Amino acid sequence: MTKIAIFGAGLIGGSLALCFKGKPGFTVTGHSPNPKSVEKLLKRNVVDTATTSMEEAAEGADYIFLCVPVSLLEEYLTSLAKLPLKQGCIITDVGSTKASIAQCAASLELKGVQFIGGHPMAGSERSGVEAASSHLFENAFYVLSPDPLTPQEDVDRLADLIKLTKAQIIQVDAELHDDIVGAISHLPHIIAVALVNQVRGYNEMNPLYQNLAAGGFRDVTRIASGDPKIWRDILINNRENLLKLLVDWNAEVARFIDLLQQSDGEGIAEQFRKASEFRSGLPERRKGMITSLYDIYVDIPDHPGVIGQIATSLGNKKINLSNIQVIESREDVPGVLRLSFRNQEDVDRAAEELKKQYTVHA
Ligand SMILES: NC(=O)c1ccc[n+]([C@@H]2O[C@H](COP(=O)([O-])OP(=O)(O)OC[C@H]3O[C@@H](n4cnc5c(N)ncnc54)[C@H](O)[C@@H]3O)[C@@H](O)[C@H]2O)c1
Ligand SMILES: O=C(O)C(=O)C[C@]1(C(=O)O)C=C[C@@H](O)C=C1
Repeated sequence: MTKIAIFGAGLIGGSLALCFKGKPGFTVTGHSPNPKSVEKLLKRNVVDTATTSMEEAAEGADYIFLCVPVSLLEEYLTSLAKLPLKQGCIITDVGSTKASIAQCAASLELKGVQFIGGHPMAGSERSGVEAASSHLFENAFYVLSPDPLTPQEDVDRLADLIKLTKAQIIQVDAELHDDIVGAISHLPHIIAVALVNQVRGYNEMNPLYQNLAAGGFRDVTRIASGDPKIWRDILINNRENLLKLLVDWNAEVARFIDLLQQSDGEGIAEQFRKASEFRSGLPERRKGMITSLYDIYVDIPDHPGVIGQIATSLGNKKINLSNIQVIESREDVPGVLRLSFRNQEDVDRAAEELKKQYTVHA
């Protein structure tokens, strides 16, 4: 039996546990210092066994995943390094920053045990094991940041295990990782939170702001609902990169101030054109929660029962849906439904069927 120990089975740890649990030859153990959390993990069937004892969880483990908040990673790794771990055990983490934990690992004496930093580039604004899903990592990138001295066979061994999540594995140096995710993940979270708080201030004077906040505001601010403690830790840990990125952000804001002061319409349009061109080049199909590569989008009127009608008409034609998601839903205006299927044939059949009644974007 290959034993996988997960420390901190919340959104990410719980999702990993669900990817591994039940696979032949694997047993998954969850750890939490809190007996109630241990009980919850067992009750929700996320792990095979669970314990409040670090020693018990780590004993005989072939792989250990540290899935606790970033500020606790070094403490956990240091404590584990003092335990009699199984020879050949690989310890990895899922923290949103990689440089500090890599430095910590390099400073420890890990005899017969390897540490390989990791970071799945998938997640959600939700937290806790309640939000965990075995589909979370499908088609997402999963970064591994091994120390250059780590034997490649150990990296390959961990990568082989992680492939069970259906993520795409990529190796990135820890410092470079922090630089890049600062720009594409941490800075956007800061901007989303600052924007929501700016509007929250106006809304205190006039609640109409809240009522009129529509798709645009919701699209750019979903991530402002991220867990405050998780994000406190990430931002503090990556503060040096973020301080530089915020200087650049100020320059972007200043550019718009200037364009508006000059009433430079062509300059503003050029900013939108450049942004749109770059954004449309993003790998759209590699998304986290939605797993299928075969999606169609359907414009739907926002009235009760419409989703049921769509599901029924596909069911009547024996077309299997693998996922369904309301992307946008606003009162009185059409929303967008993302329907996911398992193969192109189902996509084509579903599009043909639904086009009879709805606007479909395949
Ligand atoms: N949220 C995301 O989108 C995302 C994506 C990729 C990586 N990460 C990283 O994954 C890690 C976990 O984040 P998450 O989103 O799963 O958060 P979460 O809150 O859902 O899970 C955190 C887990 O750590 C445990 N924990 C919290 N405080 C603890 C403490 N003081 N002692 C022991 N256990 C404690 C919680 O009980 C929970 O099981 C973080 O390092 C985060 O940076 C998050
Ligand atoms: O989709 C989200 O809600 C996320 O915040 C996921 C997200 C991101 O910023 O892309 C957040 C933190 C991670 O470390 C990796 C992914």
